[in-house]
Amino acid sequence: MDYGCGISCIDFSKDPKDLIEGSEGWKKLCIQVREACANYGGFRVVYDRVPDVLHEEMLKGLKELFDLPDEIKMKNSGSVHHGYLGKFEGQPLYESLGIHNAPILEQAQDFTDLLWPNGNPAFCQTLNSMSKMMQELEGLVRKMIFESLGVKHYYDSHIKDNDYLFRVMKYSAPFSDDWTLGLSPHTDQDLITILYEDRQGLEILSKEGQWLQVVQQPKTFVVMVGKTLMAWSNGRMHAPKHRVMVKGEKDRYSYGLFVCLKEGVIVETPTELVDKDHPLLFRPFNYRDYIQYLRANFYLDSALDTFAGTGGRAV
Ligand SMILES: O=C(O)CCC(=O)C(=O)O
Ligand SMILES: [Fe+2]
Repeated sequence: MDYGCGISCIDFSKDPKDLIEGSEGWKKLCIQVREACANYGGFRVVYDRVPDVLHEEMLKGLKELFDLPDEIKMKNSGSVHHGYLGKFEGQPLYESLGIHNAPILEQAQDFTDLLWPNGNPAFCQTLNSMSKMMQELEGLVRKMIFESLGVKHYYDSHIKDNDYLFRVMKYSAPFSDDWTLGLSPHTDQDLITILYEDRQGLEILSKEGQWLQVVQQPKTFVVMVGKTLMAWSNGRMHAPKHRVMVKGEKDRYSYGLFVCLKEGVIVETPTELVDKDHPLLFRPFNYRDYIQYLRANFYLDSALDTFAGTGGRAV
């Protein structure tokens, strides 16, 4: 299904059999997912395994979380992407907090214990359950991509090398009827991002250079390819530039699971994905070194090209 914005909506909930590996439905989904990720770098997915009430609890918890005083939110000060970000010059409406490995209960609890004097067991449970379900959805998507690329035997080793960052976001209402910048254009650096947004605002840059509005739909997630998967897949999967635009009088909330790699993992394109029509685009690189390089280079979108790009030369 296409909402006239170019980005397809793929239904994982039509028939439970579709999510059984090897079924006819599964094979069709694999192709749709791969094509969407190759052409646009992502898609919207209907996924009804996450109950509506869990989204409602998340949004209720997020309002309470972002209403905490700034000095409390700033206690969550891990490394750049795991800590509190917000109220930057140029994008004053954006604020976010990162929870490292939220699908592990103790990690979610460390976060809620840090911000509330008596913890917040209910919200901790919600964060943990939601991030686990998003982790499951990402696992399905990645399996479909690998199967469709003919490299599914890499799946198990790939999954065990993952680190998960769950990031919660608030965009304060701009009180303007014009679309206003919420989050600057960027490309995610991870493998895959799974996003839930409570209202319209996400835009993806097409390969033709047009900003496409991703139409918001309740009970669905957005799946987006990050630079690391783009590199690993030898450019078969496209990592799109995207941004958030907001308008009106209501705050916008979103949450995303960013699937990253553990420190020290080497990103190496499988030989199956390199041939004379697809020369190797990136030399093998250490994910930790790349993240350090990114930080030193202000998260420049072209950082991976200078860090590990082959520049089209045979390596
Ligand atoms: O809030 C959103 O919809 C997108 C957020 C995003 O792109 C990011 O945090 O990398
Ligand atoms: Fe992003």
